[in-house]
Amino acid sequence: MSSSLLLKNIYCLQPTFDGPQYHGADLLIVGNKVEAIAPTGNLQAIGKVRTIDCSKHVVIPGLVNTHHHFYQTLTRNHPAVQNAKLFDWLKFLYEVWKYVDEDAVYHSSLLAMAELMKTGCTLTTDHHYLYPRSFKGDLMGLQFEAADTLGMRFSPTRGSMSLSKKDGGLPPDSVVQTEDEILMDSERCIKTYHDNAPDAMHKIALAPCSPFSVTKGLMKETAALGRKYGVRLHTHLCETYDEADFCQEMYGMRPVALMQECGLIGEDVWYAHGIHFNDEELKILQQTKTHIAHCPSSNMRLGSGICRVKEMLGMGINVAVAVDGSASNDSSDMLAEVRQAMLLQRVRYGSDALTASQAFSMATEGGAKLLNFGKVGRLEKGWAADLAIFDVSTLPYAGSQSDPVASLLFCGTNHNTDYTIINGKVVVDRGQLVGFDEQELAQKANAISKRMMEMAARGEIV
Ligand SMILES: Nc1nc2[nH]c(O)nc2c(=O)[nH]1
Repeated sequence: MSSSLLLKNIYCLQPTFDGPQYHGADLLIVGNKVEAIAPTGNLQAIGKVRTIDCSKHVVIPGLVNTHHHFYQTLTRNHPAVQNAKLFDWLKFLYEVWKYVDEDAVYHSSLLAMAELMKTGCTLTTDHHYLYPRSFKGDLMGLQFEAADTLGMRFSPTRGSMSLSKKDGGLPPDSVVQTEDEILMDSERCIKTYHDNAPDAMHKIALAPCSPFSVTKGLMKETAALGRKYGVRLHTHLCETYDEADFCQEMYGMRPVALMQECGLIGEDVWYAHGIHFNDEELKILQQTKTHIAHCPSSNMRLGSGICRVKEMLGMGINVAVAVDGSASNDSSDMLAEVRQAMLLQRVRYGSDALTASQAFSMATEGGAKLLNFGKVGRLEKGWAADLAIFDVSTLPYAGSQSDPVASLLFCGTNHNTDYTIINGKVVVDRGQLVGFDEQELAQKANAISKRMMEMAARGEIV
């Protein structure tokens, strides 16, 4: 018999961001799915059931993170590039990242996902595009192992870089692979790990890194491979003016035209950042139904610009939210990112640019749609039991309870959940990751980070 979870007497429940809020509701989870919502409470469960008193809590669908680089958690806040723009930041950090090994991949994945889960995220992707020459193991396997250890719903991308400095690209030789290596491993990853179910715990996507780090040929072949197997495709696009200049000089066209030529555009494609689109390019995104992962903190941190989210949403373009890699954020605080998304639009378009409800909708249903999870992102009967549960009875929320859900974005300095539920399991329980030593992980991550910095300082050959 499936075990059940009964959330009782919920202070404020927002099952979807296009529907009503309930006060005093009960929500029943059976197995890994939402079974029932009783708006006025009095729901009874039979059999083996854990009951959680939610009388101080706001309950919302779990947040979805649509772009990250987990390994960068080990090189965040590096003083040499705290004030650098993207290309200078990358050129410096490639020389540290080339020391990423199996231990670094596994522990940075644990660290990033732990932070995400503690701040309300229940489904995440990752974009690991960096494969140092010395790395021989099953990188994606390590990431899935970390996700399964924590209980996170996970859809990583098999990233890639093939265009090094000697061929006119940005990264050094030490972190790129040949196109044959990339395509072979991409196919292996799809066959080994991809699950097409609308509420799968594991999916994958393919992600050539960016116009200045992969060849046109690899972009075309990756798009064809992804379509052969029906997996999503992803890349960085229109993040900086430097990228647009690169595309003009190398290919004689703008980034979006390059994507069109490579077939890397469409309903099964999402771009990270998407800041510098012109009006015509926005129409192309609209017509092709291409999705955008908006990364406000990173865009501010690197001084890249402000994404035209308000206009995109007005045109029906699906825009989701993402924390981006931890070296340009420099955290994986998902709730904070939704707040940043809401606020940054106001800098560009004024105080009514984006509501709290719109920002949450982008970060739940919008993200699930982008990642192709058809039964994730809403709390409805038969949908995935992924929930973020915040205690708003604490000091940072005091005085804000005229709108409890919006208070999560407008107020609060502690963005941690009291409970996070993924696939029907409580994975954060009274603020703590279940079955996991957070202190030990922090110490391990610091030790690996220190080792990488020391190797970089010595200029060790990989
Ligand atoms: N914000 C980031 N942009 C990128 N472009 C690229 O090629 N790599 C990155 C990255 O790691 N972060």
